[in-house]
Amino acid sequence: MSNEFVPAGRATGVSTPVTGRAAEHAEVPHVADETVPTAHADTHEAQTEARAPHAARSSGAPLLLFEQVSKWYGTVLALNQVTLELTGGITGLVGANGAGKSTLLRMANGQLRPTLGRVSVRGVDTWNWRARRLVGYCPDADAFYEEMSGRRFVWTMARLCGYTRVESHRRTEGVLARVGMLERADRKLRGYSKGMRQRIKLAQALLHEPELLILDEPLSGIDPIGRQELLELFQSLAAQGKCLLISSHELEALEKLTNHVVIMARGRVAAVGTLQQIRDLLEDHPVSVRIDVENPRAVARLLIALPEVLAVDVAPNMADGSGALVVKADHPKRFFETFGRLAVEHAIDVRRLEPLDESAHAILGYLLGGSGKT
Ligand SMILES: Nc1ncnc2c1ncn2[C@@H]1O[C@H](COP(=O)(O)OP(=O)(O)OP(=O)(O)O)[C@@H](O)[C@H]1O
Repeated sequence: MSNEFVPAGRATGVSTPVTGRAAEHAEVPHVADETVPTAHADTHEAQTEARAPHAARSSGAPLLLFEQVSKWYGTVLALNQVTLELTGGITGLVGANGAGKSTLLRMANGQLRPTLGRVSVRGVDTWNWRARRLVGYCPDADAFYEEMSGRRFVWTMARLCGYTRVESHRRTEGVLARVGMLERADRKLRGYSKGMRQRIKLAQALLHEPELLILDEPLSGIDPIGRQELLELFQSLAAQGKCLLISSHELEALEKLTNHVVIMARGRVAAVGTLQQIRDLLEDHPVSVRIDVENPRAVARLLIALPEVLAVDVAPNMADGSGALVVKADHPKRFFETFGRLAVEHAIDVRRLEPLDESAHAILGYLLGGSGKT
């Protein structure tokens, strides 16, 4: 975990968590008709269901733990020595494109193994089938059979989990009710709105009653009303005792949902904590910023007079006299606000402005309301 800001401590397609070893041999159901069966479980399936295990749940180990985890895709370092612990509630995972959010979530779900380090759920490695039973996963991409109804799709996913036909039906109705889709579940998936599709993905993730729900970009492309409804649904799931790990590009959306956020930047965890803690830490942490301007010496004289500015280095390097300033400032938020005003008042031609500390860059991007993109 990096580093300066962080207090110490603390896949494509939908998931098909199995319910036990027997489920590895579960029959793939016939899906041609839309009728969801309600009767006759065979004995073997019923026994499989009866064994639906909860052994790992009683463990006192953290719900989700990343220990010094790195992940390489060929030559691309997607996660860099990430250490992270979740114990409950809702956690928001924010970061720019390519920050490593999906990689982290897919590891938490057991779809990817780390190159280095360990990822565990209640003390069990996440690619172990015992751990998978504790995790429900909503991927960012849709991978639906569009001709199926929502109800049929969720029931099929339950069957793929290894539940009996009867149990699959019972669980399907239960999760459809929880996500508010009972009335709309017989419509074909291809006619669903994005919000409804998200609810169906959530329903399949809830089938096996996981402790931890992982949601990859669930708010992306959802209109404001649908978004508000989803936020309320996430809150109600948390109130029912689920731990939610939700990724998003938008801190503002997550801010309505939770105070506990993890900010990622270039494969590292740049900050963890409540938003207020992160803001406080940031305010206490001086930043170095490179500013390219037309007349660096004149701008340096203006900047050095600001109370937030600790030092200014001038490096004129262009033939036209323009150049770079490296400014060290504390109270970064205040510094950026003041500098913005100065730039307007003095018509400063700012050609480039770049925090030199990448963790600060990402965090500032979010706290100042931008995307944090680099
Ligand atoms: N299968 C892959 N092969 C090679 N590189 C990959 C692969 N998947 C991801 N990456 C790279 O790993 C880094 C992290 O990607 P990841 O998808 O985890 O980020 P992200 O924060 O989820 O981004 P986005 O918000 O765009 O989905 C990026 O540089 C990405 O290009």
